[in-house]
Amino acid sequence: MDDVQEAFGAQLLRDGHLVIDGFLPEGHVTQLRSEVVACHEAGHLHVAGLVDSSINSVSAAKYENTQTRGDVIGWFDSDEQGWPYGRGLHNYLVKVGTMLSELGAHVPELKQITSRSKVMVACYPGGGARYVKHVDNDGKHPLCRTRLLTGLLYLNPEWKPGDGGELAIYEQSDKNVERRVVQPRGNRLLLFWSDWRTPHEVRPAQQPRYAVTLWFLHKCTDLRWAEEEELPAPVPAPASEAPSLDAASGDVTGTATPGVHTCGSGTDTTAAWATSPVDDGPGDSNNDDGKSDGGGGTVGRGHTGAHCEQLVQPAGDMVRHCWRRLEVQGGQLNDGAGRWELRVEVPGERPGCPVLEVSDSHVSVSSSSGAPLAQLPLPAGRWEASGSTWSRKRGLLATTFEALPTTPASSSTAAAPVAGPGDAGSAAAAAAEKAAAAAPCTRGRAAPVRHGWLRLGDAGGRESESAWELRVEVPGECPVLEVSEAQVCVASPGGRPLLRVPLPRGSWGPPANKWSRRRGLLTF
Ligand SMILES: O=C(O)CCC(=O)C(=O)O
Ligand SMILES: [Fe+2]
Repeated sequence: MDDVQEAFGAQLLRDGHLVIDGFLPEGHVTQLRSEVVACHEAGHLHVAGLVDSSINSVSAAKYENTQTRGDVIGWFDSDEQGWPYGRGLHNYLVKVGTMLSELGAHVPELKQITSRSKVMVACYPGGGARYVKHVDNDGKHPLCRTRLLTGLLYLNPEWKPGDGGELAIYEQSDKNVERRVVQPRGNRLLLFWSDWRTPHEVRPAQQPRYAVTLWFLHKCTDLRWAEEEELPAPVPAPASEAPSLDAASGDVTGTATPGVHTCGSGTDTTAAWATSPVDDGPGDSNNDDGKSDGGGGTVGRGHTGAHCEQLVQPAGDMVRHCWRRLEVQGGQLNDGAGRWELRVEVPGERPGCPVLEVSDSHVSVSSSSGAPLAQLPLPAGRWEASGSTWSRKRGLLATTFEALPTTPASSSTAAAPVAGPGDAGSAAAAAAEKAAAAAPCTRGRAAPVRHGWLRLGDAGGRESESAWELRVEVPGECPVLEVSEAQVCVASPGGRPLLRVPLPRGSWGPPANKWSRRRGLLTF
């Protein structure tokens, strides 16, 4: 059995897609098809809409364009209320979920999956209904950008050539070159990466064509966006520069505020966290297991027809974090080595207090049910966690880190978080900070320049300590990057400084960059 999984995994790794015929036992697939047909006949599938970069609200996505996509769809939960047609759908979800978790042993990227979308049931009614070339996750739309893997089960036992409705996959490097054409035969499972790796289209269907579609989602645990809303606090590690996830809280001192439960404190805080009483709220655990019905939050409700509406998790499905430098002594910011606050925002309604584990180089964040949520690098130097507060209402854990005395060499590195090449001294750091304060972009609220670090897997499948991708989102024209030893400077094409991102300590290989007008991509 493991050999079979290994072969499937190898196929997905090699081709970026995987076709498995006869996925369900015969009786199960017949049952599921009759449930889907019953759902259609009951009038619960509707003309589909699109969410793309030109649409920025779910309601706007209700527009219908049957030239672009001609299917009728519905979004469903698999429980008896959400899907009253039988248990076939539930059984399929269990099977595909199990298969994916087993496949994760061979395809490390699949380990990023933390939940899935609702089920999209689709019928292309024939008469040439199609879906033009697209990717399911273009990296831009917040409703779709957590899609990692698309899973389709085709339910057309009578399908024959001439019926049309084939799914054509194109080369990622050239969307005009066909890579594979998949016939939508009954009981065929198709998996493919949802992002730019898999441009695809549904060719005109001449006969009714049924499929059940799922998107397996990741939480972007390593992708940290930093809104440049205020003067950034320089962070000497690949961590965001945003001052706050929740600017309204104003709570930067690390002391408890009304509604905030202390989650771990005392001198041996590492140990205190590891064993700290966890304030579990109802509904905490299910969102972490990758098999729960993802989505279903309030945001998308009532907007049937939007392609991605159900993907909005109750509190957004990103585990966001930011580092914030705390004020010390008379309101002065000290240099980068002082006190920092790490804020981690855990999605989900009334989530349980996350658990932190602090090592020399990382903070690992797990949900109260033990699911890993994020691994955040600590700035260079030695750090001790000195207090922590947990707001269950906001799903926000704020932890203060204090710099411990270091050797002169490492302390100078830690103290020069934004210095340019060779600028390790505090005067240079102060000058750099002054320059940052003067840069108009760092204050601009109108057009925030966002950036995030994404940790990449390495060839051996283990998460790499050294391969990071920096993503910079700049409104307007393609920005210019300048990489020095210590930082990446992002400027507008006219040379206006937009953002300075400190590089982690160490030496970084020459960046391989890919730019698009809307998305900057720089890989180290
Ligand atoms: O049904 C299919 O084969 C694919 C449909 C599709 O591409 C989509 O819904 O995004
Ligand atoms: Fe698609």
